[in-house]
Order: sequence, then C-alpha cells, then structure tokens
Amino acid sequence: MYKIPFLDLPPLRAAAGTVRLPGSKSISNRVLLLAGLSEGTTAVHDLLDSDDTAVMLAALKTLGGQIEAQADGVLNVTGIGGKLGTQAAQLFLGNAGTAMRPLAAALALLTATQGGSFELSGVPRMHERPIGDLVDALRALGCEIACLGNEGYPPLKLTGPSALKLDAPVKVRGDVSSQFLTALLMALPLVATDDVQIEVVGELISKPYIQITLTLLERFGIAVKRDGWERFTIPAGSRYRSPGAVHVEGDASSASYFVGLGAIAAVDQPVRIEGVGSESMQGDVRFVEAAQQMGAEVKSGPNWLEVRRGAWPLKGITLDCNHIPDAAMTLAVMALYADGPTTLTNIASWRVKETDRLSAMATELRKLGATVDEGPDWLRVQPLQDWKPASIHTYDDHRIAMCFSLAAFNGLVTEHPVPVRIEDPACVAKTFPEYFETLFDTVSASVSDIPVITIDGPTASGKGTLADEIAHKLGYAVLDSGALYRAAGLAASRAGIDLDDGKEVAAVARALDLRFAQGRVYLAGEDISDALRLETSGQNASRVAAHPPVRRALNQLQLDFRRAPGLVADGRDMGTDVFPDAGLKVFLTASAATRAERRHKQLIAKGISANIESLRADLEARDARDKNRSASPLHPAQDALMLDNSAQTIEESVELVLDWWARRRPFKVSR
Ligand SMILES: Nc1ncnc2c1ncn2[C@@H]1O[C@H](COP(=O)(O)OP(=O)(O)OP(=O)(O)O)[C@@H](O)[C@H]1O
Ligand SMILES: Nc1ccn([C@H]2C[C@H](O)[C@@H](COP(=O)(O)O)O2)c(=O)n1
Repeated sequence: MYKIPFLDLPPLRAAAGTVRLPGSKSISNRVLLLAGLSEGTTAVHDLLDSDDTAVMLAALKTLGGQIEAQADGVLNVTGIGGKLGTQAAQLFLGNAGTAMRPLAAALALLTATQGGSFELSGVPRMHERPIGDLVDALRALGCEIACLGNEGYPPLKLTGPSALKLDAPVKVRGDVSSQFLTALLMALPLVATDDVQIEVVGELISKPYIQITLTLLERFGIAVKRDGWERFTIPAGSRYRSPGAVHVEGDASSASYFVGLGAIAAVDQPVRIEGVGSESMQGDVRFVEAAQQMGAEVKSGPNWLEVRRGAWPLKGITLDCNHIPDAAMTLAVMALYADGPTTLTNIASWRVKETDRLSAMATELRKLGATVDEGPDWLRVQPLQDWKPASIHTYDDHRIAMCFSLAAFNGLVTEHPVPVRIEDPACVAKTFPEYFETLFDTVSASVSDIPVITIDGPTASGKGTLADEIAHKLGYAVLDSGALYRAAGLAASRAGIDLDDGKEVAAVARALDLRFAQGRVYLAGEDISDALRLETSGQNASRVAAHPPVRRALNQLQLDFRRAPGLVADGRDMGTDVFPDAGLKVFLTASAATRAERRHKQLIAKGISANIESLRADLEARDARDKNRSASPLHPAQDALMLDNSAQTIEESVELVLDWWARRRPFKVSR
C-alpha cells in the first residue's frame, strides 16, 4: 500500500490483464458479525483484510468471540452464541458504517436482555454520519441508548438491562441508509422468542444490500419472511448457527474500477476480473449494465467478468443509480470520456457516506476542468476535452481515490495529457489496500510519460540513500544501476573471466539472471546483496563498466525499470545517457574526505574493519576511472542540478530534492 501523502499517476494509455478482487466489504463485515454472534466456529474464506474488517474483528474479540487465523489465510471465528463475554467495553469502529450500525443494534438488544454498559465510537467523520433513525427504532423497542455527542449521531452509550417490547412491529426508516434495516435484521434474531416484525417507513433504498443481508442470514440459520420491501418477519425461536464455512465473494463495488478501466482502455486484450460474476449476490454487480450502456463490451461467468472497450468515446447516459450507489461514483469519472452529458439520479445517499460524496465528486471533477451540475440527489457531468492537472483531495474516502484513478487515461482524448495526483492514497485501505499496485500491474503508459528522477555522482556521495528516500516518498520504483555493474563484475569473476575482456564480460552481462525483491538482489536465485556491497565488488564494477559492450548489454535492463508510477535511478550516467529525458537530474557530490568518512562508518557499522586513508585512496581511484573512461564517463548532465551534501543531513538533501521535484510538477497544491 502507498502510505505517502500523495501519489502522482502519470498519463496512462492502455489496460489488459487479470485482476483478483479483494473480498467484499459488505459481505465480510456481515459474515464476521453473524459468525461472531453464532454458536460454533465458522471458517471464513477470502475475507477482506482492511481497516473496516479490522475494527469489526477487534470489537468481536472484545465481546468474547475467538478469532484464529490459519496459515492458509482462512479465519476461524468462534461466536459468542448470543451470550456477551463482557459486561462493559468501549468499542472503536473507525469510519466503518458496516460495523457501527449492526453492532449498535445487536449490542443494544444484548445489553437490554443481559445487562451491561458499552460505548461505540469512531473517527470524527463517523460522528457526523446519522444513526438517529436506528437509535429511534431501538429505543422504541425498549433499549437504553444515549447519544454522547449530538443527538442522532455516534458516539453511543448502551446500557441495560431494560425491558424489551417486541410485540408491536418495529418501525425503521428505509430512505436514508439501508444499513439501519440491515442492522435490525441481524440483531433481532438474538431476541426473537416470538415472531418479530419490522416495518420499513419511506421507500427502501439500496435493496440489493438488504438482499445480501437476507441471503447471509439464511446461511446462518435465520429464515426471514419478506413481504415486498415494506415488511419483514423474524420467526419465533430464531437462533444463529454457524454454517461451518463461508466463502466471501470479491467486492463488486471494487470491480467497478476495473470494469471502467476495461471500458476506457482495454483495446487489444480484455481486463479480466476474478471474484465476482453473473452469480454474485451483490447488487453492485449490476454496475456492469451501466458500463454496457456507456459502451463497454462485457463477457461473464459465474465469478468472473471480462471487459473491453466497445463504443468510443463512451456514451453519455442518464441513470437512476439507487441500485448501485457505491459503484455509481465510477460512472461519474467515466462520464469525462463520453460523447455527451451523463446524469446520475437518486444518489442522495452519497451525502451521508464516508464524506458528502455528491459535493466531493463535483468539486474534484471540476478541478480536472469538467463542467458539473449537482442537485440534492443528482449529478450531471459533461465530457472533458481541456484537462487540467489536478490534485484530487480524497476526503478519507477510498472510493474517491479509486474512481479518480480512471482520470489518468485523459491522454486517450486529449493531445496534451496530464498526470493526476491522488492525495492520501492509503485511504484505499478501507476496502482495497493493494488497489494502486493492482492498477499499475494492469495498465501501461507511454515511456516518455513516466517520470524519472536521476541521481548521479561519485561513489559514497549518498546517491543510493537519497534515491531510496525520494522513491519511498513518491511511491516510485528505484534503480540502483551500480548493482547491475557490480553483479556483472561478480558473475564474470566467479566464471573466471578476465575483467578487462569487454566482450566476454558483456556476454555474462547479457545472460545475467537477476531479480530484485524487497531491497535484496538475487543472481540465479542466490541472494548476492551482501557480496555486491563489498569494496572489491565496487572496484570490479568500475572496471567492467568501462567497456562499451558491457554498458550496451545492461542498457535495456535499466530502461525496463521505467514503469508507472515513476522511477528514481541512481548511478553515473543516468541523466546523461540512460534517461536523458528525465524530469529532474541531480548531480550529487561530497568532498572525498566526507565520502571516505561515511563509507568508513558504513563498514564499521557492518562489523567490517576498514582504514579511512586507504578507503579514500580507493574511492579517488574509482572516481578517476569512472570520470576518465571513454564510455559514458561520470559527469553532470548539462541540465543537472548540482548538490554538494558534504554539510547536509540526509533529511536536508531529501527535502531539497523533493522541493526541486515539486516545482517541476504541474500541480497547484504545494507539498
Ligand atoms: N547527506 C548525508 N549525510 C550524512 N551521511 C550520508 C548522507 N548521505 C548519505 N550518507 C551516508 O553515506 C553512506 C554512503 O551512502 P550511499 O551508500 O547512499 O552512497 P552511494 O553514493 O550510493 O554509494 P555507492 O556509489 O558506493 O553505491 C551511507 O552510510 C549513508 O547513510
Ligand atoms: N550507472 C552506472 C552505475 C555504476 N557504474 C559503475 C561505476 C561504479 O564505480 C561501479 C559501482 O557503482 P556503485 O554501486 O558504487 O554506484 O559501477 C557505472 O559505470 N554506471
């Protein structure tokens, strides 16, 4: 996951490949609660691992549930069998509506019948998300609930025991959030000694989510009787029983980004999405129909989808999105690529989600240059030709971060493509922690659009340290090109080849079986990272690097590191020869004395004895060879910025280079 302040998406061009979706958030948290309330142990397969499921799991543990993770990723949840394991607790539920609402209802009823005192709280935004209609329904049943901040909003305090009145139908509003009805449907089986009726007041929104609730309740032994979408009856004697094992479907709302991706950019090959398909129980799978209306070509199987671009530009549509409230946000960004306006209606529920999504979508789309009109429950988006480089604020809302990634394909409709900045990309942790990694595995960009920062300079000037830090802060990949020359020198000397024989060493370099993973370097499967850092490896690298055939042999390997979202490359000729079009070139130096001292410290820290004078002599000899060779000698590129860090800390160098980079980015918002 990219835990950085912002992630810049370069202009993207095409998409293809297979995406395995993380588990559905709605199903995951419902299954966890039902398993947590049941008798027996439930083996939960393919559970979503995210912020929202983490708070639910923590709450269940506090209430007496037992959670055990198996080595294969399956989670065994042993439920409380309807009996509270504690009489008092404070539960922090983050910004997880799928935890706050149903837990509040279940715990209110259990507290009423078994006694206790519980506080349910969340992040500040959770305390702005209404829960009053559910609280009213629970109070009418006899539960004692106090709103500790504003009336009708969390945090909540539940106390008991108190007498429950279950003989009259429980009334709950269905037109603000369907989660209130879901909460009652999941909680009332805990106390249904007689039939309990729920009556929905107002038109029920998001019916597919209620269908998920009913389907899962049935799996846990509760056969709710449904009379239209207005009346539901929990049968007398209902009791939760574990079904033994449950498989969580992939998240259909998360599928929408890849369906959108296919519709926009899968021209040659489809985007295949695994985890949801024609047999999905999730309502958001019907997003596929909306994408088809906009022009997508979609094939499907029971739990997969394959999406390609059909009509292009996409077709503007008008759609009542009541049945796909979450996925519909993706349509608002797809609309930028349409042939006419797209109007999304019946989306008032957007206003009470992680943020006021209606207002947020309109604001952020306008930053891109789009013309957007909004009403209390609708949004109209015009197609966009004149794109502006925008820094998208994400409001701690995973779906805003994910759907705006589709704006990075603007190069398909404009001659002047722009990058898109996604602020706080880690907010995707709510449902799809690896979203951006998955996206980058599925898309391609024009090489010249992928940003590169080069850091060249003499040995021990701190290039690697600076490159790693900058790359980490920007979410970019790193190329330590010296490691390639070091590996070539190591492999050649192990093979007994004369290091001055350029042709022979080049043959070795061409055949190198190198792999880079988690900061380590592997040669034919062997971890050679430590061997590469030896001083002899540095000297040997400098020798083999002087041969033009060796440099040519390693050239493509270096170019292959240039992948979205970007690259920081360090070496001797990164800015001069390998990436001459780099967006920022830094030439990093420090005095020979400083560099010898740093290298000395580095070696001593590793437990390797070293002499500072001979280190200095070695590095000066290496500098001289690297500067004076004919092939790609070490010298600053004409357009490089010079940085002597002799008197700087690492942090100061990093800040300075990030500042130089920020000044070259087209975004208005400063770091
Ligand atoms: N600005 C700095 N201030 C103090 N120490 C630094 C600074 N930059 C780097 N160092 C330290 O200097 C040592 C050498 O840095 P590093 O290995 O990054 O250099 P390099 O240029 O990549 O070397 P090589 O070319 O040999 O790979 C490290 O121990 C690092 O922590
Ligand atoms: N782009 C590069 C990178 C490295 N080399 C050579 C010259 C260096 O002395 C040697 C080791 O590099 P280091 O790991 O110390 O950065 O490799 C080069 O010629 N061009």
